[in-house]
Amino acid sequence: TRSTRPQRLLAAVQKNATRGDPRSVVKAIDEFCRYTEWAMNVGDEKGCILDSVVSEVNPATVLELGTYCGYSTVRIATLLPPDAKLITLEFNPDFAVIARQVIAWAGQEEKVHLVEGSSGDLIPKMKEQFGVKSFDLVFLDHWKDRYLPDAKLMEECGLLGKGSVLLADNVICPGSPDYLDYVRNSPKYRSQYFKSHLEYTKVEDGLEKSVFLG
Ligand SMILES: O=C(NCCNC(=O)c1cc(-c2ccc(F)cc2)cc(O)c1O)c1cc(O)ncn1
Ligand SMILES: [Mg+2]
Repeated sequence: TRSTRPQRLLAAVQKNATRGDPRSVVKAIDEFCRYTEWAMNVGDEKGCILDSVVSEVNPATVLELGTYCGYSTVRIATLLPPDAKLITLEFNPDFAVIARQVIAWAGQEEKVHLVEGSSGDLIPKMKEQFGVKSFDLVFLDHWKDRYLPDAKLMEECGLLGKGSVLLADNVICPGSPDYLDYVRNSPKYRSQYFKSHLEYTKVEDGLEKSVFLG
């Protein structure tokens, strides 16, 4: 039967990237998605904004919601110190299978803990199962209608501390209007929009960075 898009993306990584070289993995995925087949990675343009926020926060613990093929997982992990931890949640087992291999090809397995399941089920288990006190950075890139309920869930579970940063992809396209309204109007957050484009296209999109004020 026909291969899936994530399988074709992985094949491009294994063909064009150097094992253990995360930058070459990121480059191979971006070239594949720009010139061969579009895929919903955060991409190179928004990826640079992601990199700058990760470097600024310099997080010890990161939560990523929505792994997909592991592109942003690799970008984030590459910028973390060796003792930092990145937990990434993926609901779709077919995506998870590919992401594990992309993360391994990039040599980032040590810092990354990929957990399969729904964010709604897993977030309440973060403290007990992973010994997480709070997350310094959360990258939201999963189902757009889960951004708001999961942000509220993280608040309720005490997973956000003063200064914790939420960085959300796709706040314009496909869009997450209820989440945007919440973080921009809640006294609990200071929010900032980074205008960009939908990965590999000229369509407007952007990242919303929201600092939890406690
Ligand atoms: O998280 C799961 N999917 C990816 C979420 N991400 C997106 O949907 C997403 C979509 C787009 C996008 C934009 C324009 C367009 F025309 C089509 C798609 C871009 C992005 O940058 C995303 O991040 C998922 C899957 C599943 O089967 N079960 C549980 N969860
Ligand atoms: Mg996205």
